[in-house]
Amino acid sequence: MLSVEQVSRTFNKKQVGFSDVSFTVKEGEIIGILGTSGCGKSTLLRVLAGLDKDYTGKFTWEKEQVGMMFQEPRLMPWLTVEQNVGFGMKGDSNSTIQELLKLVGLAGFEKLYPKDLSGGMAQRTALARALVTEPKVILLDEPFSAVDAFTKMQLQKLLLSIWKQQNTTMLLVTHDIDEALFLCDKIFILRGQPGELYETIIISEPKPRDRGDFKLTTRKAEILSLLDLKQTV
Ligand SMILES: Nc1ncnc2c1ncn2[C@@H]1O[C@H](COP(=O)(O)OP(=O)(O)OP(=O)(O)O)[C@@H](O)[C@H]1O
Repeated sequence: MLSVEQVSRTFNKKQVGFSDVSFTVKEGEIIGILGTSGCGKSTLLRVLAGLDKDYTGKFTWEKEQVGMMFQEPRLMPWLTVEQNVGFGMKGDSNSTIQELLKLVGLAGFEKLYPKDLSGGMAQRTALARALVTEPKVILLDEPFSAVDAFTKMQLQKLLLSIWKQQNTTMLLVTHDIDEALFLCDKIFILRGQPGELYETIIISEPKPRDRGDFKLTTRKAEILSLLDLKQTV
């Protein structure tokens, strides 16, 4: 599905960005990209999305249809929810849009404008928009970091239900270790500046997972150590 070989992107020859990253992603996998602030996670996602062409190395997508979702919803304020989701679509896409809005729990809210949406509803709209072209892959850059903890958990479950229905491959940049443990099959740990792929964690527990599962707690401790964040008292 995706093969990344020794890809680097640094800025102005300074020691920022990410360097020499290689990995592969299989169809239907949910991949987490975790790392401390500034290690190049968003830059990596932008390169893989084709939004930043100034990289070295090579990557190949087997299927090119890629959707993207960002930390903030980036909706157009003068368009309704359904118009935002369908923006740029050609032909009669109304039934697809209505189906998607149902899928993300926004049926009945089609005619609202962004100013009338809660943060969670706005992110649901953004998710529907990312899915409207029926992408095989979605790239998510900290998609739930701006919503409250309960909405975040609902949206994570929503992402899983979409994955279950459509077998969408997902690459998720996150700061949230619990989110990565709940959703991901593999977690790439980036470290350093420029960031390098330091470790790959495989989570083989079947999804959906129990957030309180002690096996996940053990993995969390492992990840905290890898990120150098484990407190010693
Ligand atoms: N256009 C740019 N020009 C110069 N430096 C940049 C540019 N974009 C990003 N950087 C630098 O590259 C590094 C990686 O940035 P990036 O946003 O990818 O990190 P990140 O891991 O996603 O961070 P965060 O978790 O804080 O969002 C940072 O030090 C950042 O300042």
